Amino acid sequence: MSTKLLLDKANIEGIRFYKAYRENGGYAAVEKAFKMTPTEIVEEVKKSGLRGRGGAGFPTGMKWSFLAKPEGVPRYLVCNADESEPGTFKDRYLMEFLPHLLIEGLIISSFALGSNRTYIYIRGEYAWIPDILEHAIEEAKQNGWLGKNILGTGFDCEIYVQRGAGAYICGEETALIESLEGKRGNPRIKPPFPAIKGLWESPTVVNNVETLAAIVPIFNIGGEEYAKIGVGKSTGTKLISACGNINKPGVYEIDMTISVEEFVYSDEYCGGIPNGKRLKACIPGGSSVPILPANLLFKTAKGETRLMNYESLSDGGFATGSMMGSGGFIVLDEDQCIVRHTLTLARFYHHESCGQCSPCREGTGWMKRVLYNLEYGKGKLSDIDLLWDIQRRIEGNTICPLGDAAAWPVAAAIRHFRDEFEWHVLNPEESQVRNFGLAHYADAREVMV
Ligand SMILES: NC(=O)c1ccc[n+]([C@@H]2O[C@H](COP(=O)([O-])OP(=O)(O)OC[C@H]3O[C@@H](n4cnc5c(N)ncnc54)[C@H](O)[C@@H]3O)[C@@H](O)[C@H]2O)c1
Ligand SMILES: Cc1cc2nc3c(=O)[nH]c(=O)nc-3n(C[C@H](O)[C@H](O)[C@H](O)COP(=O)(O)O)c2cc1C
Ligand code: SF4
Repeated sequence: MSTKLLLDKANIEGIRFYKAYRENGGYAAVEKAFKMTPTEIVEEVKKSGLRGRGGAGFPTGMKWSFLAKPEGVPRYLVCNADESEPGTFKDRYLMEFLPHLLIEGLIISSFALGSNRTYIYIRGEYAWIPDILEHAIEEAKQNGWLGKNILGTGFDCEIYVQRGAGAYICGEETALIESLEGKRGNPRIKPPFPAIKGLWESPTVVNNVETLAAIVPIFNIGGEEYAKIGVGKSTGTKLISACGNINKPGVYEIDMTISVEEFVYSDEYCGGIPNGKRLKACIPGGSSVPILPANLLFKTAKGETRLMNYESLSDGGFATGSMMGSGGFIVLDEDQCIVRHTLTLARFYHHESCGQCSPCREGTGWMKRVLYNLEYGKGKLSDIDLLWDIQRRIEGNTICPLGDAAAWPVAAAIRHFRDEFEWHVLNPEESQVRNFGLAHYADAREVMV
């Protein structure tokens, strides 16, 4: 059994509401933290080893300690609830079922960072969740956890919920900030990082929903205890949203010592692959991380057991490894076509590119068109090399990592499944018959040659 720090109370009746949350130990972490100074809180978070759960895994305490504190300038905390990475739905679960856990984490974090106005920026498609959050905020306010002079500390804090309008790029922190300021969500060049110059040019910390929720157990059990859970630099617990060809899709809390094999096959988690099918591949960290073929999923290239944590999932670099990313775990069985799957992702990234950088704006469209041709049995063998060349020219040459996110899945698919790309070229008729479903893609006809 895995340790549960975030979802331990998820099944308690009425836990979405203040009464049940408080009766079950809720807001005790705020009481504890408010006896400390903001600097002590930051130190406690550093001790916990918590890494950002939005995908990049940057150490949270370190980021907080980078927050600039110029005299007379407000500081902001922004909760990134944009969660648009295909395969990722863990933040939705937290906000929908445990809203007070997030609010409690936000209050402690706002106090530590000196943010009197804290924002939750939530993806537009989560249309029913802002009401849940606003209700929880109102309850917290009525019970004295928000508003003026919280717990007599002299600290004032309000939390506002801002709805996004459905753009994936607005999850990138600087695009999010632009959008929050009322502008088009175009990413800014970093540095300066938001911790120096963020919302309305003020120092700003942007953290993921799960990161901020994890602040609560850190103060309930203490940073050192939190750091003892897990292994190496993968401390604490991690939420994984599992989907695809598995028997039990859902959101699971793991301590990061379990093996990938256990996660896929044990009944406590994914429960194996339906209909006795074989596992073909898996994207372990959301659509933007490299796909891993079955032979590299359970064992690293060195033959070691692959574990569900930051270090182990990335072991081998991009040649034979992948990334923990946002924790969106997508499983593909033997019936899935890798070329079609890669095309689906390419369409997504092309659609979501903000268009500021040529390699991303043009490259994602090229990749999509070449992949259409390959998948539809109209490609040439040289198209596979062309595809490789395009992705290589995108990676590292753009303002934000959306370009990399579009390039990496294509690179990994070619690297591990080149034979499948070649099959489409060498079997054009079969490829076309198999793909009658492409008619569903509204943009398919315009790109076929
Ligand atoms: N959760 C989702 O839905 C989703 C969607 C798409 C992508 N992602 C993830 O986003 C990740 C990329 O995010 P990113 O571009 O923000 O990564 P990044 O490495 O640039 O930054 C990560 C965090 O650390 C901070 N940071 C890094 N260096 C810093 C410094 N020197 N000083 C102060 N702060 C610093 C950044 O401000 C940011 O908050 C990818 O790994 C991907 O997994 C997540
Ligand atoms: C294209 C793109 C989309 C992103 N979308 C999200 C998102 O939806 N949610 C999120 O928390 N981080 C997202 N990120 C990462 C954020 O920029 C940032 O790293 C994160 O919010 C920091 O929080 P953390 O340190 O708690 O992980 C995205 C990054 C990129 C490049
Ligand atoms: S990489 Fe793509 S999404 Fe990011 S700024 Fe450039 S064009 Fe926009």
